Amino acid sequence: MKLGFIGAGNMARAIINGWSSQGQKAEIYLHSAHKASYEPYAKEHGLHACTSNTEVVSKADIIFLAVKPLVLAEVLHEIKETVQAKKPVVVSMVTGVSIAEIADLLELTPKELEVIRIMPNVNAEIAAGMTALNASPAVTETNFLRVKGLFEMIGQTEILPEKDFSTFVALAGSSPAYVYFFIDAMSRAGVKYGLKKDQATKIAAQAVLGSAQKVLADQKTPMQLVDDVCSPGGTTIAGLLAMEEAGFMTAVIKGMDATINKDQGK
Ligand SMILES: NC(=O)C1=CN([C@@H]2O[C@H](COP(=O)(O)OP(=O)(O)OC[C@H]3O[C@@H](n4cnc5c(N)ncnc54)[C@H](O)[C@@H]3O)[C@@H](O)[C@H]2O)C=CC1
Ligand SMILES: O=C(O)[C@@H]1CCC=N1
Repeated sequence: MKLGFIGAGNMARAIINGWSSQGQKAEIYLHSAHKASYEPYAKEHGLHACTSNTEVVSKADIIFLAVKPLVLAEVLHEIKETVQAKKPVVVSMVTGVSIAEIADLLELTPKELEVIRIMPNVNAEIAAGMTALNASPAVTETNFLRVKGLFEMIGQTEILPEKDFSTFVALAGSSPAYVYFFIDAMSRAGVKYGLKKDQATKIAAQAVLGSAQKVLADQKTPMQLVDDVCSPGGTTIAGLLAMEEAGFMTAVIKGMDATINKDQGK
C-alpha cells in the first residue's frame, strides 16, 4: 500500500506522525506548497518528497487531500488528468467539501471514482484521534476498510452521513482547540492564585483527561457525573452556578453554532 499526501501541514503531519508512532510501515509520498518545510520533514521521517502534486498521484494508490478548502479546486484541476487515467482512491479531509463536489471537480462521478471523505482531528498525532468517514458508491469494501483501519490505528472512527459532517467538525474536528482553550483558562486561574503556569496546566489537563475517560467508561450521563461531584453546599456547585451565570453552556453552544455555520459557508 502506497500512500500519498497533497499538503503537508498541521493535519497531514499529525496523521503521519501518529502512524509513525504506531509502526505503520506503508510508503508515503508527499508534496506541498512549501518546499523549505516539507522536504526536510520528509527526509527526517523517511518519506518520499515529490516535486509536484501530480507526481504524488502517479506514485501512490491512496491519495490524501490535506490542503485548505480555498486551494482545493486549483489542486484538483492540476491532478485531474492523472486521476482520470489512474483512478486511485482519493481521501479528502477538506472541510465543507462533499464527495460529489470532489468528484465533479475531477470531472468524474462518485460512481466512477473511489472518494472517501474523512474528518480527522489533531489528536491523531498521539493515537487519540476521532475521525468521521463516508464513502462514494464506487469505494470497494476492501479499500474502505483499509482507510478506516489506518484511522483506527490512531484513534476512534465513526461512519457518518455527509449531512452530519459539519456537526462532527464542531464536536471533534475543531473541538480540540476549544478544549485546549478551556484547559488554558483553568490554568490561568491557577496562576492567578499563585501556581506556576506549567504546573497549573499539568493539573488542569490531567483533570480534563480523567474526566473524559470517566465519561467514556461510565454508564452515567455527563450530567449525572456533574451531580456526583457537587456536594450539597460545597465548592463545586458554587463554581458551577457562577460559570452558568456567565453563560457557560450558551457560550459552548454558540461556539458550536459558529463552527457549523462556517463549515456550511453561512
Ligand atoms: N488542522 C486541523 O486540526 C484540521 C484540519 N482539517 C482540514 O485539513 C486541511 C489541512 O488543514 P491544515 O493541515 O490545518 O492546514 P495547513 O495550512 O497547516 O496545511 C496546508 C498544507 O497545504 C499545502 N498547500 C497549499 N497550497 C498547496 C498546493 N497548491 N498544492 C499542494 N499543497 C499545497 C501547504 O503548503 C500546507 O502544507 C484543511 O482542509 C482543514 O480544513 C481537518 C480536520 C482538522
Ligand atoms: O479550522 C479549520 O478550518 C480546521 C477544520 C477542523 C479543524 N481545523
